[in-house]
Amino acid sequence: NRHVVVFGVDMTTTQREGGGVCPATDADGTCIDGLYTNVVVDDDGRHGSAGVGMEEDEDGEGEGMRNPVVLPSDEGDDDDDHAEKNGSCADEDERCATYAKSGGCKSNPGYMTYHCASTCGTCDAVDAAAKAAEFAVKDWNTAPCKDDEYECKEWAVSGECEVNPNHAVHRAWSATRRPRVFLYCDMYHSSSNQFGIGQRVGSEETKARIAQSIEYMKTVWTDEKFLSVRHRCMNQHEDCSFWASSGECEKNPSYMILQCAPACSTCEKLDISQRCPIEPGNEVIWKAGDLNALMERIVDDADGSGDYVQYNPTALSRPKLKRDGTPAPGVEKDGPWIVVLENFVSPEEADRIVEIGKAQGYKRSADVGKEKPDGSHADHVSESRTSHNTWCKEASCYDDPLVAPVVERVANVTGTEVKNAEYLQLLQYEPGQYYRQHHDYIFHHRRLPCGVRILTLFIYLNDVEEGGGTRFNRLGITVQPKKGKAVLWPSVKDEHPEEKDGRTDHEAMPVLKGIKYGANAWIHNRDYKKAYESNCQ
Ligand SMILES: O=C(O)CCC(=O)C(=O)O
Ligand SMILES: [Fe+2]
Repeated sequence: NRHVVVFGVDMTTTQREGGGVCPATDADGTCIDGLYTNVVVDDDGRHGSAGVGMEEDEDGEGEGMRNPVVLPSDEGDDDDDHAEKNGSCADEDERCATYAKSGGCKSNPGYMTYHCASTCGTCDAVDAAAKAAEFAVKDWNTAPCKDDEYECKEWAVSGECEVNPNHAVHRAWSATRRPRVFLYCDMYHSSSNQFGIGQRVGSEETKARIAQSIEYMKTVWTDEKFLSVRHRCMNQHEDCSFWASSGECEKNPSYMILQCAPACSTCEKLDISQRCPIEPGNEVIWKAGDLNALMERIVDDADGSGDYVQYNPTALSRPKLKRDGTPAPGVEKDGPWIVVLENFVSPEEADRIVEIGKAQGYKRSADVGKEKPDGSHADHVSESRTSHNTWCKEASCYDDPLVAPVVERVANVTGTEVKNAEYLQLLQYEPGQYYRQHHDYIFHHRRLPCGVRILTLFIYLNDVEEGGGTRFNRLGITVQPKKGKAVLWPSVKDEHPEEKDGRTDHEAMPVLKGIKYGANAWIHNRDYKKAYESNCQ
């Protein structure tokens, strides 16, 4: 009963006419020999199957690692010079007899036990190691080393595996010369099971790419720097190696480097902070003090001389003291900036944005969900947010003659740049719809090239018959929607613009009557647009 491991799927094989084994058949029974890389599993059971370990538990981390493989030791075998020859396995080194005569089975068990198993009488130990190897390989597929947990280093693999299928067992040595992880050499070399879905082999180029991935994955599994990504570095498609060999890693990197990371040798990119580094030149737009400076410019210089007079700015909440140390007139309670700007958009601009939103189609809004294996975050539909939205991220929206000036204005009024802003998020609330108390600051942005959200400028695009106010829960302030009006508030602290200011929690109160249309402009501390283009937001 022979089995073939085809990319982790253990298939009973059919015997072909002429005696050859067909590794797999397609739907109509035609042998597809040669199409896949595979490992023949012999009757003696020495070649275990290596399951594909793609399942992830809810936190995307996989299950905890099982205990490191415990390897057999030859302790107690103090009579190795007279060890009986054991016919059930062969020596691998022709000098075994010589070594054994000078006490090698005992003095150098790490080598002798496995290379001179017959001479030293340790075939059972080799078999046990072989079994351990099966588990090692299985665990290697399915059981990630969690950072700082267990003895990940002991999972080192050997780099000395020769391309010789008769060498059943090879081993890695730790610094202490104790064998640690055993692998079947032939399994290791002829299968790519270890790195996700088995690969279709159509050409020599594809085969070469698989061989290259295997070499690369040895490094991934031994080099510290891959610790956080190695367990999720897997080919997610059977054609990854074929595509990689045809240049797709370069032509189509946004798919390939994540979904075919072993084939593209891009495991490190599964760590979003490595894939999405904050490059030199991508500076923060705000230093300490810039928030207060901006808001004072908007509110206090609008007495007829400033640029902002047309918006009739009002601070519903602000710090008690001005930057020059004088008390802000009439301000009793110290608070974060909440500033209302009248007529921020014209009625024509408001109508046009709503019209584009309707044409695009509003869909149920989602929050930021769980981290995905590639380090980005999934969308999450929840009861805390029942509104519908769409994004102004196509040129047909943001380049519209009535929309482009609004996007520009957001940057000008806030002293930021268009590249720092997310594409406008267009919102629609029907009666009963709301967005419960939340904060717009998103923690994981801190280590991403877009930086954190520093400001929200929320634009009301119509008059709402009843309800639908924006309520700042901790401040007891509610802003009523009014067509063209905007409300501007920070998500961060003046003195630490990377840190969240929890005081600006807010919610969109349920609409009671009519429909509410609005738009969010979220402004980031670094270049958001570039991050967006590179899938790094
Ligand atoms: O609709 C509103 O008034 C506020 C919406 C909001 O806070 C958000 O979308 O983050
Ligand atoms: Fe919000």
